[in-house]
Amino acid sequence: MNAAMEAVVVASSSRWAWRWGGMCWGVIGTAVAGGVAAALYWAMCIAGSAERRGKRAMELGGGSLSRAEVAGNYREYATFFEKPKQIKKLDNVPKLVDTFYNLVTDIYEWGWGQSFHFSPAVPGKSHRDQTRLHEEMVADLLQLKAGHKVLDAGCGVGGPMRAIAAHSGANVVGVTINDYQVARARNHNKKAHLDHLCEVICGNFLQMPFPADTFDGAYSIEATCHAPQLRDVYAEIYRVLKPGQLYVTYEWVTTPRYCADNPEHVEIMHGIEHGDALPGIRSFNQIGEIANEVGFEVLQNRDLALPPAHPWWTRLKMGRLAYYRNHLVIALLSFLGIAPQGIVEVHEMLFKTALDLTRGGETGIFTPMHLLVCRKPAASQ
Ligand SMILES: C=C(CC[C@@H](C)[C@H]1CC[C@H]2C3=CC[C@H]4[C@H](C)[C@@H](O)CC[C@]4(C)[C@H]3CC[C@]12C)C(C)C
Ligand SMILES: C[S@@+](CC[C@H](N)C(=O)[O-])C[C@H]1O[C@@H](n2cnc3c(N)ncnc32)[C@H](O)[C@@H]1O
Repeated sequence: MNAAMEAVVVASSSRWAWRWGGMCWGVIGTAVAGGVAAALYWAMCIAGSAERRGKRAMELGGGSLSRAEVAGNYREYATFFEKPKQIKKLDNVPKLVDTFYNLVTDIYEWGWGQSFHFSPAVPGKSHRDQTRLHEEMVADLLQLKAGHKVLDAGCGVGGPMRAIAAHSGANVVGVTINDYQVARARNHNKKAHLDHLCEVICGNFLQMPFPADTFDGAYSIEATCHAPQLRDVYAEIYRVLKPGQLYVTYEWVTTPRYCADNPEHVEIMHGIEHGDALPGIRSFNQIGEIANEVGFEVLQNRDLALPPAHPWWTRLKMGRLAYYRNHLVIALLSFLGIAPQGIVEVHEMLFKTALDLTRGGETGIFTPMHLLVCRKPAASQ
C-alpha cells in the first residue's frame, strides 16, 4: 500500500469511526432523553407520593382560585404573618384560612393523601393503616352506631369522615369553610360509594346552619386550631350537640415542655403558625378549661403523642427525599406553565413548615393530637 492509499484507508476508517461514534452518541442521547421523560412522566402522572392518590402533579392548582390569582393570594397570605397586628383582627381569620386551603389542598392530597392530619406511628403498619386507626378511634370513643348523625367540624376533603362512616355505619355531616374542599369531598364520597352516609356543606364552624340539639355526636380532627377563639367553636359545637352526647377532638397545642422564654421554642411555634394558617397556638392546659367554660364535662384530657406512642413526625422526616423530588416536579410544571405561578412558593412554605413541625415534635414542645373527650350534660345548662 502506498502512502496515498494508506491515507485514503485511514481517512475512510476514521470517517466510519466518526459516524459510528455519532450513531452511538445519538442512541445514548435518545435513551437518556427517553429515560428522563419516562422518569418525569412517572413522577408527575403515575407516582402519587400520597398513599391514596387523590391528585396527580399535572392537576395541581389553586383550589377555587383561578390560575392568575394564585401568586397574588399567596403574597397576601404571607403578608398577613409579616404584620402580626392583622392576625390579631380575629374577623380576618376565616378568610385567611379559606385562602390557605385554596393554596394547599391539591398539594396536601398529592403529597399526603385525603386525610389532612397526623397519626401516631405504629410499627409494622403502613401510613394508610396508621391514619385509619387514628380516625376509627374517634368513632369508637363516640360509640357511634348505624343511624346516628355525627358532625365533623372542619372536615377537609373527608378522609376521616369516610373512615368513620365505613367503620361505624353512622351518618356524618362535614363542615368546611373552603368550597373547593366541599367539591373534592363530595367527589371522593361518591367514588367510595359512601355518599349515602356522608354529606358535606360549606360553612363556618363558628356559626353553623343547624338547629340546637341536632347531633348524636361531634368530632374535630386538627381543625379547631384555626379558630380565632377556641371558646367560640366549642360553644357552637356544644349548641348543636344533643344533651348527653359526646364531642371528641384532636387539638394542636404546646406541651408542658414549651417555654415562652426560650427563643428557639418561640421561633418554632411561629414557624408552625405561619406555615399552617394558625392565629396562635394554644397551650395544653387551656383547652380543657375552655371546654368546661362552655358547659362540657371533660371525660378525657391527654396527649396521644406521649410514650409508649411512637413519634407522629417520623412520616415527615422519612419524606425528605420525596420533598426534593416534589419540588423539582412542581418547579418544572410551573416553568412549563402547566401549574400556576406561585405554587413553587406555596410548596416552599410547606417544606419549611414540615421542618418546624419536625422540630416541634423532636423537642417535645408541640403535639397535634391532644385528645379531649367531652360530654354535653344530659340536662342541658
Ligand atoms: C392540621 C393541619 C395540616 C397537617 C398536615 C396534614 C400538613 C402539615 C404540613 C403539610 C406538609 C408539609 C410538607 C409537604 C411537602 C413539602 C410536599 O412535597 C408534599 C406535601 C407535604 C408533605 C404537606 C402534606 C400535609 C402536611 C403534613 C394544619 C394546617 C392545621
Ligand atoms: C387540617 S384540615 C383537617 C381536615 C380534616 N379534619 C382531616 O383530618 O382530614 C382543617 C380543616 O378545618 C377547616 N376549617 C378551618 N377553619 C374553619 C372554619 N372557621 N369553619 C369551617 N371549617 C374550618 C378547614 O377548611 C379544613 O378543612
